[in-house]
Amino acid sequence: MHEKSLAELSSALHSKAISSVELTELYLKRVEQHDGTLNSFITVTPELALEQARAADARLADGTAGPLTGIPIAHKDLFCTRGVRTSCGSKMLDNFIAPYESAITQRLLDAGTVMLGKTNMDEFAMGSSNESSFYGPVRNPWDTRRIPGGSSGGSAAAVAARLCAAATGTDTGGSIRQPAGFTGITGLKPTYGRLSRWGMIAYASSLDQGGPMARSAEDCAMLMQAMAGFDERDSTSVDQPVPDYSAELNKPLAGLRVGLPREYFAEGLDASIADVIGAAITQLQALGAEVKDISLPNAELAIPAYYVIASAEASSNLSRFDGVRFGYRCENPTDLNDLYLRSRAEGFGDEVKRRIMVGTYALSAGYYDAYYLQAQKIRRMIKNDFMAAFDEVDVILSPTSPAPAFALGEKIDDPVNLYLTDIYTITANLAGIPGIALPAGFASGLPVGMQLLGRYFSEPQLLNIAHQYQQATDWHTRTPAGLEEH
Ligand SMILES: NC(=O)C[C@H](N)C(=O)O
Repeated sequence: MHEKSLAELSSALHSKAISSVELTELYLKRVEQHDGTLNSFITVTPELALEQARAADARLADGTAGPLTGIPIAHKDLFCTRGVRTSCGSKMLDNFIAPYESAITQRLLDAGTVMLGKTNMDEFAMGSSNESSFYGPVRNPWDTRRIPGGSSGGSAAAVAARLCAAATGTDTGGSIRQPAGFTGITGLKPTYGRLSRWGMIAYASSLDQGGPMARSAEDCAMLMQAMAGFDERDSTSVDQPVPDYSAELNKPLAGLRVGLPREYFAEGLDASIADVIGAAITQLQALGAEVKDISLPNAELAIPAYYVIASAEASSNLSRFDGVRFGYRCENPTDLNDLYLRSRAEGFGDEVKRRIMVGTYALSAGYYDAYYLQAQKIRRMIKNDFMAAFDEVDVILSPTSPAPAFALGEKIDDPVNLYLTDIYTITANLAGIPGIALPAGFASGLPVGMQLLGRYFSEPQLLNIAHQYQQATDWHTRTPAGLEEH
């Protein structure tokens, strides 16, 4: 049962082949059996899940159920969930019980999904390996000595190990796509503004975007249908009609123009990844796509610009964690300054502190023009590069990451090296365009992700291409060994 797609689970629930309570129990058992090793969950909520499953079964019985009713999923621990700890992977929020529900999780609740729990993540989503979590690293189910990617590493590992049917993630610089690539699942970062950010703990507000992480593009389309929609509580939410995300899935790819950015297939790309992506390109050509070399000339400026902008926004967003109203508070503060100082010094981990300091510096008088303003100009140049490319091609294809999942601890003392793993994903956040990552094969037994980037609001097209590719290949159905029922 845990190998089934969302559509298959949905029809099993609707035909009463299985109840939501049974399905929820099955996944809870898998979490219990396998998560001791993987550490993909920070909090498991069995009682709440079974309560929601019973409500779903009632809806399935009285005919008011929708396509996602009764399906057990998990949420990245960055989404506020009412009455449930929402830690954001940090000691700072270890004791924080969210008093309200985020827009995305509320929409998924309204669609009838069951929440199994909250998934592990890099602290405040700052990381690419899930090693900065206060709750310990997540392990990659394909090789437990390796990282699953980050920052949505818990969601990725849980979906890859089939501990839940699907999960939510967030992507500021690649946090949905990079771990999806490293764990062999499909993840969609929508256009900035497509999904509401309300109730997501803010990291870099001009870049953050939630999205689905699932087995396949078809599953992501079903989730998007429930997740998307205008929200007046998020001032950057775009008031545009929500399309039918499944409508175009079966469209043939004949005549599709796919661009290969020269700069993404250059120095630094592991040969084993290049081979796998080369084969995926041939497959897309066999499906009717036309491939063309393109250029994104400012791509190499993306990482420095991103780390200035993201850190600047983080330094501002994270100033709210001061030990006064909620979150971690140091013991016996001598005065208000001591309370601020020690609560923040003790509550935040190293990577978060590093970014707060970098961001504060970049925004300070005298340096603002040299760093922040420059970074904003680069951001515009990167956006313009994409706009020019989309005059020539419909979508842009690349690997998700330059190398496969690395070993735990390998890059922990070298943050710049770690930042470089996001080289192909960060540009989409700076430009605000959508991107999807999907499994394209294996290199030395580890999943390799392919990324497709599209024009603003082209999610239906990205899902279409990914689905057509998944109809012709079976990479997305492969599962790691050792996770059978026992
Ligand atoms: N949050 C993200 O999208 C991950 C990115 N590696 C970062 O640390 O900012």
